Amino acid sequence: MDILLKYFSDFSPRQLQQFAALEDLYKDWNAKINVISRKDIDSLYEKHVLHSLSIAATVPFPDGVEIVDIGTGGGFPGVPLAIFFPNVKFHLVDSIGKKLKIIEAVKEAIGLDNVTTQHSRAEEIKGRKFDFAVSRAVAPLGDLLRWSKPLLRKGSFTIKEGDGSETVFRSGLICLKGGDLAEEINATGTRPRMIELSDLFEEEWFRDKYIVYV
Ligand SMILES: C[S@@+](CC[C@H](N)C(=O)[O-])C[C@H]1O[C@@H](n2cnc3c(N)ncnc32)[C@H](O)[C@@H]1O
Repeated sequence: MDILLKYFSDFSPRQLQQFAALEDLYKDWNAKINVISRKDIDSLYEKHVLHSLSIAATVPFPDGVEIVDIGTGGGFPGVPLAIFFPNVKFHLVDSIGKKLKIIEAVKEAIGLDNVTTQHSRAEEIKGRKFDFAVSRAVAPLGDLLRWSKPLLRKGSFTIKEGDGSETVFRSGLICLKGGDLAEEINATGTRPRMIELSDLFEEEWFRDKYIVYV
């Protein structure tokens, strides 16, 4: 939990409680339904929660936007982001229904009312549109782009920075990926915005990990 406070200082008491509750909830539920490797569960806050929040450190989602998390598994990055952005709606989708049970239990336990879940393959979701898609460790970028395209409405929003400059964020796919991505990205013919997580977080584990924003 300390590692979150090292990088984020503005949590409300409610957010602090919600983040703190994740450790016991995930440890208990992971023993019943394995969603996090045994090796990684002790680094929940670094490898799962902070990793998910790298998206929050990069894209300040405005209130009211809707986000789909493709292949959310036990709720990453969707659950930490939903705690971070209480006024943003998150729809967490996975093709394996039992994994979503953990999310429903976490949601109930910490009162995460901006989260919905759906048991479906991403490419089979019909009649829903979102402002952004997020995803971690699910599929090659080409597949994620294909699956997310029909789910995304077109749009953009502008954030005024402290120094008066403005940054425009276009609706799109934001995914967490690692390793050598050149071939995977070239195959899509896109030129994503790449954010190196080692520029955000000093821990060794974040080396060679990126946010890919298309
Ligand atoms: C390696 S896990 C990652 C889970 C989570 N995003 C995380 O980082 O902890 C990949 C997940 O993607 C899901 N998945 C794979 N293909 C999918 C698809 N086409 N639609 C929805 N979920 C999918 C799998 O069921 C699995 O839960």
